[in-house]
Amino acid sequence: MGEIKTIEFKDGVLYLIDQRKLPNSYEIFECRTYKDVNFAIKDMVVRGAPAIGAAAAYGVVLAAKEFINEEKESFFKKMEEALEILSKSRPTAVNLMWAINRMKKVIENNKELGLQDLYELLKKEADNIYYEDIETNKKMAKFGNEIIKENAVILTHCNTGALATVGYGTALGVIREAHYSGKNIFVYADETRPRLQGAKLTAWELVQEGIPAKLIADSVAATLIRDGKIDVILVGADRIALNGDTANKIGTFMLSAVAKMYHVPFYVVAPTSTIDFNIETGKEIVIEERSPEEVTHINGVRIAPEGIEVYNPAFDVTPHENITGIITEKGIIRPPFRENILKLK
Ligand SMILES: CSC[C@@H](O)[C@@H](O)C(=O)COP(=O)(O)O
Repeated sequence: MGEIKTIEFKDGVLYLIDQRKLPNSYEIFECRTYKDVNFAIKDMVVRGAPAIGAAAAYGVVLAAKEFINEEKESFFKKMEEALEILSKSRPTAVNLMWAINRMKKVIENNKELGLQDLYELLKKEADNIYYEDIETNKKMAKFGNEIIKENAVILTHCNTGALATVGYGTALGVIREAHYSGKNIFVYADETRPRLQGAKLTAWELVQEGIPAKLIADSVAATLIRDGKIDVILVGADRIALNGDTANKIGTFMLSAVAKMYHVPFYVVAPTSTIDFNIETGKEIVIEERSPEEVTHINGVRIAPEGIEVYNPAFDVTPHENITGIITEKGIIRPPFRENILKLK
């Protein structure tokens, strides 16, 4: 299999690898309207903070295409509605709002243009978001590779690879880079209950790339860390507060706590578009709660009894004290995080 094209916009259609179906089947999900994109993000056809942002940007392009024959006033009203709907498709990853805001700015700054010209500008901005993401990931991977030692054993959580981004990946991008640069690394990938992004998606990417790895149940990680079997932990992020508190896939906090206990370096790998400069601490981050079926069922098969109640937060917040450094495309941010994050603004 060649390059993984998580997202592709061609001839007015957005094509997404259907991540709900991997690894058992490789299917492409077609979005022809912005509401298709809204569905794809909500239902996690496409997921991972940077991938959601890029998909939403093309959702705005699709909306403009749908409304291009409207009177201008009606066009802008309908676009506003589309932007609002897309921005609410998932609540935690700030990359979504960041991408929508970039698209919004293009509309606001070009209201005097004809709608065809405005459409072209929106398409161009979505393409910019798309290509910048790949560049950003490659830069992060280079910075990240500096902290990976020869023979390093790396633990990672959820899926932060090409599937979670436009290409290459964040934490998994660093792992790719270390592997390509000839380091003899070994990866432990957590399965990442309840949706199993580690077992289904990260394991799939690791196998595609031929990176030496083992899949583990989430509950194995603490023992490996305690027994000195892990040299470094690399995770992604969905939203980073000014003080460095980081929202990421549920289970990340627990890993960080054990890592701190046993002095294992714990790095977050994320583009600066994942930093929310409007919030001081992780307390302000909205944590998405998803459907009970994600916990009571596996692959559509019920594993828990009828009648049991479920609590299913999709993310948790890792306190900044547990984080060794945040690897961005502008370099590695180290404590004091607030001071050093503000320098990036
Ligand atoms: C580049 S990936 C960073 C995060 O988005 C990733 O770790 C994660 O938590 C994804 O969650 P998901 O619910 O699968 O969208």
